[in-house]
Amino acid sequence: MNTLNDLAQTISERAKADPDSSWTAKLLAKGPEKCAEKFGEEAVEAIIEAIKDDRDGLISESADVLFHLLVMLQSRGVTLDEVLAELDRRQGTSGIAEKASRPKS
Ligand SMILES: N=c1c2ncn([C@@H]3O[C@H](COP(=O)(O)OP(=O)(O)OP(=O)(O)O)[C@@H](O)[C@H]3O)c2ncn1[C@@H]1O[C@H](COP(=O)(O)O)[C@@H](O)[C@H]1O
Repeated sequence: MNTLNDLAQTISERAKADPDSSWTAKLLAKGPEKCAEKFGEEAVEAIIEAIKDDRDGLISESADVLFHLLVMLQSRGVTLDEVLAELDRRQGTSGIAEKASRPKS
């Protein structure tokens, strides 16, 4: 998890960097909507690699997904720690049991 924490820290620092020298700064300067769009594109590219069963492609695209997820979170002022806290909160609760406990609509 250190890698993700380090990357989140770098992204947070790049928010103040020159968009001409940093991809992160360039993307953040375009606003949260563009960051979200880019995350969506990367997610689709990962989906395609998974469907193709291209292992190396899936690893590479998954790295893009994680990087662009962190940029999207930064663009909306959400920290990685907040997301990890939500995952911690869910630990030990089966997804099946959680779904069954939802109010019926
Ligand atoms: N992990 C990444 C990372 N992953 C992907 N990318 C960049 O994300 C961009 C998007 O890649 P794509 O090829 O999908 O996008 P694109 O160039 O628009 O291509 P198309 O959509 O046109 O095909 C590329 O410029 C990649 O280099 C990243 N850029 C930066 N990082 C990390 O962020 C740090 C800070 O980077 P800078 O902000 O650039 O200093 C780096 O040291 C890395 O640790």
